[in-house]
Amino acid sequence: MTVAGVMSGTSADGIDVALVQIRPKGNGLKLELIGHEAFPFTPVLRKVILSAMDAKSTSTADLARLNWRLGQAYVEALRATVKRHPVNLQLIGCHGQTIYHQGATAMYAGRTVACTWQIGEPALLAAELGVPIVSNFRPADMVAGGQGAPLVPLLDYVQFADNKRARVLQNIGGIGNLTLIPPASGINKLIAFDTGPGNMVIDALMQQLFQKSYDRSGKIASRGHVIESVLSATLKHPFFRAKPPKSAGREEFGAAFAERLLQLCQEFGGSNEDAITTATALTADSITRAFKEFVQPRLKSNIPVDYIVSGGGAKNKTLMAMLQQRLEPLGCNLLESSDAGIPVDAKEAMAFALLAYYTWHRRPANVPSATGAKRPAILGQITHA
Ligand SMILES: Nc1ncnc2c1ncn2[C@@H]1O[C@H](COP(=O)(O)OP(=O)(O)OP(=O)(O)O)[C@@H](O)[C@H]1O
Ligand SMILES: CC(=O)N[C@H]1[C@@H]2OC[C@@H](O2)[C@@H](O)[C@@H]1O[C@H](C)C(=O)O
Repeated sequence: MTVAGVMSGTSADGIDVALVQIRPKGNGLKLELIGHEAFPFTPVLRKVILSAMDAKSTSTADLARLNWRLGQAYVEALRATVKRHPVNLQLIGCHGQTIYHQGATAMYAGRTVACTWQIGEPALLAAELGVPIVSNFRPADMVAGGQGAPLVPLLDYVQFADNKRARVLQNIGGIGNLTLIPPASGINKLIAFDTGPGNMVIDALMQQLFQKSYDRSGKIASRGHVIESVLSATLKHPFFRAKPPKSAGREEFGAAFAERLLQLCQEFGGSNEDAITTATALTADSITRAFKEFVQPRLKSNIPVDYIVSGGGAKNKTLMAMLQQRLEPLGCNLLESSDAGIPVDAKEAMAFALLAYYTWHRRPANVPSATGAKRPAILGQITHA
């Protein structure tokens, strides 16, 4: 079956599309990536997405309009992808744009609720592309008692499980998240959770201090110094010590968090470059801490660990060097997912093609040990063309 996966993540940088051929093979599946393309959001669309993610500054009318506008953007991205890689598309899995995510329950209007919301009108995609759409993947996992995230672990397991080596799949998008697959283990032994900010804080500070949407190759970060006292103060955020399963978003590491980090840097007399270097070190340190506290204790000593990085953060050379410096002494072999056959930009989009395939075949696709769900769940809703 030829399936397209469409992802637009918490960085709000744009849309990734992956075209994947999925075939049954033995007891499992074989995935072949036919092509993948990235489509940056226009500055005006990025601006309204970011403001919609900031619950305090948005209106219901804006959200309704954005739902439609994103649907149009996904249609254009899919059309352009299929034009470049002509295929007979049979199914689309579209993650949508997360506007709000609260993975843990809290009191609201006299009851406890957890909630998540991804938008991008699927009816538009189905009508324009003439193919069934699977969307709204996260709620079914939450209803089953999970956090609704992360969902990529299914792909991680299908593609990267190994008999001899432990594999850690670290994605660095807006948020960082990891999946641990111990050697020769079933999918129920896998753990996965968000590690904290990925590029989100770096991006926010780059916009404010350098009027750029991100730190290309980590150039600015390579020019500054880490302000250790600010780093240790920001690492005190309760998210980092919370035990998995856990998920995060702009609610934890958005504009207010970046503002606080900048203020601390300025109080210390740091330069603008130092603020970017310190935010980059925060991502590297929070990933390392997550590995030490929640991953390493689950592994037998002397087991070789491949630490495989994907997402836009893999292109930040300063961040990758910081990770190498911290993770190698802990016995990790740092790689990029491209070294293992999956381009760093394509992994999450491929995952949503696979998740859609599962839903189409009425198969549960959440990984309860990753999301904290009490049971497997068939994810998402299908909109027919
Ligand atoms: N060449 C590059 N150099 C440095 N950083 C880069 C580069 N290209 C992309 N990035 C960073 O990667 C980010 C986008 O990453 P990605 O597309 O993986 O995130 P996402 O899918 O939006 O997020 P999430 O996985 O959290 O949902 C950009 O916002 C930028 O910070
Ligand atoms: C609610 C939400 O959109 N979460 C995203 C986000 O971006 C990264 C991290 O936080 C991860 O938990 C998740 O996305 C990936 C695709 C996942 O579900 O695995």
